[in-house]
Amino acid sequence: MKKVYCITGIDTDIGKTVAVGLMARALQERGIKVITQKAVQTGCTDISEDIVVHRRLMGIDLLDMDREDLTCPYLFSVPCSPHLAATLDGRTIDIGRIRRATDLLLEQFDVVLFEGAGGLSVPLTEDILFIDYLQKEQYPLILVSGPKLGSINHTLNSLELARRRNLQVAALIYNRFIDEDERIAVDSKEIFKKFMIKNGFTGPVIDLFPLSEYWNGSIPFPDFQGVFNEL
Ligand SMILES: Nc1ncnc2c1ncn2[C@@H]1O[C@H](COP(=O)(O)OP(=O)(O)OP(=O)(O)O)[C@@H](O)[C@H]1O
Ligand SMILES: C[C@H](N)[C@H](N)CCCCCC(=O)O
Ligand SMILES: [Mg+2]
Repeated sequence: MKKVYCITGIDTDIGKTVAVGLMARALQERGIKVITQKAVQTGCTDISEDIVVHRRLMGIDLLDMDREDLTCPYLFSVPCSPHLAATLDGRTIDIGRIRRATDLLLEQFDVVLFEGAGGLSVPLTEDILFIDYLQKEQYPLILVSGPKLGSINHTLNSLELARRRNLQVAALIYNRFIDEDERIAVDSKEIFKKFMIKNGFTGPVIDLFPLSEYWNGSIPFPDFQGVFNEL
């Protein structure tokens, strides 16, 4: 079965790229033909820096399709929202081009892990928000959040938006990389779990730890059990 999952986050720099790389690694280990895609990369002119991190975490070299524009159809030089980055580079974003790139990837792979830029309400153009694109495509979401102060508000708003747009939330990734008072970290995670259930999202809440702990062998790489049940 061919499937696209969108890995989104409550904000920029929350750990989407790290989560995508680790998920692709886990699916690869299960023998699933998986590829990652970045919808739009801003603040970069050569190869998408998020794709480079995905490949490193997957333990593979850059692919030809990474050097072409398939795994990241839009690259813009200024590190800002896609709509503004496109304007500043004198270009426009055609969402059809993003969709066609995903379709081409699906011809070769069974699963595409599709990473957004920033959060759900980031504009792709003056008129189209990223959530509008996701609603049209009906991709299940995997939301990356964490214990950082301010995340309760951002996370509940993101989950609420997903529900209003009739999008499935397959999992919430709780990125423990961001250090926070343990009482806050425990409480926020409970709030997220309860709010997911209240909104009919039955997927798991999965902890992510600092990458160094996986690399040095103190904990095993995550297998994301329960996230990709449909595969
Ligand atoms: N679990 C983690 N272990 C180690 N480093 C992490 C972890 N999570 C995030 N980071 C670091 O935090 C920074 C931001 O993470 P990341 O690039 O994954 O964010 P993002 O949500 O993909 O941002 P963007 O919106 O730009 O795509 C990076 O330097 C990344 O290496
Ligand atoms: C450059 C940055 N790291 C992201 N790729 C783009 C984040 C856009 C966020 C826009 C916003 O929500 O204000
Ligand atoms: Mg990223």
